[in-house]
Amino acid sequence: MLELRDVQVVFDGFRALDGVNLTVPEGELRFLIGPNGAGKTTLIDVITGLTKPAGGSVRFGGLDLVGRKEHQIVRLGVGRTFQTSVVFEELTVIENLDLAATFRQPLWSLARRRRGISEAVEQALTRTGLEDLAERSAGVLSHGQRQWLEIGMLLAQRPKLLLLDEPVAGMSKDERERTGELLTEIADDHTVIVVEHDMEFLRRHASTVTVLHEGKVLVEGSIDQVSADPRVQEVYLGRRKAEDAVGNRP
Ligand SMILES: Nc1ncnc2c1ncn2[C@@H]1O[C@H](COP(=O)(O)OP(=O)(O)OP(=O)(O)O)[C@@H](O)[C@H]1O
Repeated sequence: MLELRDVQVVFDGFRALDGVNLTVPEGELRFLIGPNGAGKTTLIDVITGLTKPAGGSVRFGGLDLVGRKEHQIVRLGVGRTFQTSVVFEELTVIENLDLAATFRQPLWSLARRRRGISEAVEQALTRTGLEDLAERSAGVLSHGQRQWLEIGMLLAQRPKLLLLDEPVAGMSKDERERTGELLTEIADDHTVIVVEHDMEFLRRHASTVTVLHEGKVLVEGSIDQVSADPRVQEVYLGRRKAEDAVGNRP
């Protein structure tokens, strides 16, 4: 279970997170939405140790994460994807997975390991449906397949909690559908937090949604509850009206 209490992040006097409380039970697939600048990426940065909060606590599996280094948090079972790709194009799909899998292991276990692929790599390959592409170089993958490989690389590290930043951005309709199914499957035995803007995707695949706005949790609930909430409509529609007004200027 992940538990954030009264988390504050301040950049040069600007409150990027302003008293965030968030509880994500084990095995939940939680979506995080909010307009640009709401603090979504900052929230992920705080959980993964990239940004140190000015106040509050972040607890995961009963341990306080604040003050731990990024690699220590990875070892505790917290994995994230970045908006920029970490795939090595000249390596094959399976080599990329294998490299990711060894990242978290201590040296002695690597020295003892026999040649051949590990169980974690095999499971990541099967789960992401990339078996037929295992020996192809990652450079030939489609955008969607590459995103699945990145999720697979995370899975190969055996995290308990996965933090995914806009995993369906730029995907085709079919790829989005497959990704929705994949995330639901992964949440069978992991806790998953997904930052996503695509409302159609949320309607199809989201169970619980947390809306961030100006560094605070605005609303939390099912996608229907959240999208019917006047505060959420104001944050999104208010922005759209403002953008339309700017767009319509002569
Ligand atoms: N390192 C930093 N230094 C100064 N300000 C920052 C820094 N990182 C983020 N911010 C500011 O904090 C606020 C929250 O940023 P954040 O990237 O978390 O928003 P977001 O919800 O992820 O937005 P987006 O949807 O655009 O990615 C923004 O106003 C941003 O400009």
